[in-house]
Amino acid sequence: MSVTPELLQEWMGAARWFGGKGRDWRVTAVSSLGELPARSGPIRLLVARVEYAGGEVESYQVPLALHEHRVDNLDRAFVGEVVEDGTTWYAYDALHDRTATALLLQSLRDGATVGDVSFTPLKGVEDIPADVSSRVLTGEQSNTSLVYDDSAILKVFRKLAPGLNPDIEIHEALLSVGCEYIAPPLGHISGRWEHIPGEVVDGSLAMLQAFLANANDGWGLAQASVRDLFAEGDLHADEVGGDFAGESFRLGAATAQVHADLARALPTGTFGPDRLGPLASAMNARLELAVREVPEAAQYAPALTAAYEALAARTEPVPVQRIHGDYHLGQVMRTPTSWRLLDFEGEPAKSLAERRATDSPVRDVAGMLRSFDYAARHQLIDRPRDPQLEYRAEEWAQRNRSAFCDGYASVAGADPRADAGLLLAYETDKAVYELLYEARNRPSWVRIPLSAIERLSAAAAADAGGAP
Ligand SMILES: Nc1ncnc2c1ncn2[C@@H]1O[C@H](COP(=O)(O)OP(=O)(O)O)[C@@H](O)[C@H]1O
Ligand SMILES: O=P(O)(O)O[C@H]1O[C@H](CO)[C@@H](O[C@H]2O[C@H](CO)[C@@H](O)[C@H](O)[C@H]2O)[C@H](O)[C@H]1O
Repeated sequence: MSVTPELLQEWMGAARWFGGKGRDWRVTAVSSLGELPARSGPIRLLVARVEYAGGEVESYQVPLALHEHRVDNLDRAFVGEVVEDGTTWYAYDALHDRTATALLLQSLRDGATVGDVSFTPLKGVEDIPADVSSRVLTGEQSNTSLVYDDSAILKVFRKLAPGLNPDIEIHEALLSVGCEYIAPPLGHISGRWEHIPGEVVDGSLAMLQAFLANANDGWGLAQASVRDLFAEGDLHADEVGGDFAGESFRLGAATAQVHADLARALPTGTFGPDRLGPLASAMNARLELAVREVPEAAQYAPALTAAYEALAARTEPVPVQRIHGDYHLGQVMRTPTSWRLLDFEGEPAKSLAERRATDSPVRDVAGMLRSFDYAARHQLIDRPRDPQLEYRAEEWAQRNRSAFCDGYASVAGADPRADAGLLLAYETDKAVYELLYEARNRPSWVRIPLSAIERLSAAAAADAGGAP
């Protein structure tokens, strides 16, 4: 008996990275892509096939380390017992087993091929640390990241898709044009597995990149600034110690430079009426879905639909290129010298083809503008209403949104606010996405995107010349 679907089913159901919770699902097959030999026992590079009641299929990466004896300090990563040829093995999540994770890193340094798994270092293999131990980064949901000695980070994709992962594709493309505002990629792992019966596919399994030590994420930094502001409720955002506008300007400039680098490295184009129509329809479909899930939003829908119709009717083409796709303050880190952009995987719910498609860079600008709004308002969620703090929050959001756009314009040469209709449509689409995200994941946060939708619908109505 080797690793069975039943064994994985129970363990995966409790794993934080498993996306199918709450649905009717079953593990129906386990494929072994290869095996790394360790003294303690084999490391199996496995993929589990998950089938849902409606017939949908997903593949999940579940490398296991088999040990002949129970390992006390791996207890929390225990998956179950596996009996093979009369031997009982104790199976653990290999990503928590330091012997296994050291072997993954060594295989990357070696550029090894193990069964159906290829380990590809980028040039400069000396940048890949050797003989270092790893720790699992906590707090993540969809992937599992391993930090090696604070010098490299291996992002192991759990839910796999056939094809090249956009995080790998974009990082390597940006490296090729010398982009400074990323954590440099160091290599990747790819594999071949049977995704559905009879269909063997190739796809990305993991990405190794430099770890940004001594860096802070943008969300944490922005929160600190807002906390300072709220502590001094009678001072303006530019008068308190933690003013963030300089950082927002620099972040805008870094974002514009990354967009310029992406346009140099990967395909670009324009959306004419034939593409703007479907884009506006997709935005409107998301709005309709959100209204079904959050009926309170229905009152704002007519004005927002009108804004999407204006996008569809536009005759001037919209420049498009590869973008980040899920851009917010949690996706950027400030090192002692500059901002760096992380996680180019795109919007998690979209298909791989959609996430690799070209789009307007205004989608990213809109994402970050929404994030400034979140940063300003989220500390007010659990407090009794305080008009003074609400006023300050609005002021902080405006100041930083504006500084970000100024910084963007200083590099791009064009101000994203200049095309107000386009920015409004993308910002609305992001706020609608957030409304769904919050309704499903953090219902107490719904107020943040909902109040943005109210403001955006008033702006849309004013643009259309009607009453808000
Ligand atoms: N290169 C890096 N250096 C330092 N920390 C990183 C790096 N990459 C990711 N992180 C940390 O891990 C978190 C999650 O990374 P991310 O790429 O967004 O993964 P996920 O797609 O699973 O959310 C980031 O918010 C950041 O705190
Ligand atoms: O998991 P990801 O980082 O890919 O992104 C998803 O989760 C984000 C929440 O962590 C969500 O972002 C929203 O909340 C942020 C604050 O927690 C805020 O800064 C963002 O502006 C807001 O969109 C993101 O939308 C979602 O895709």
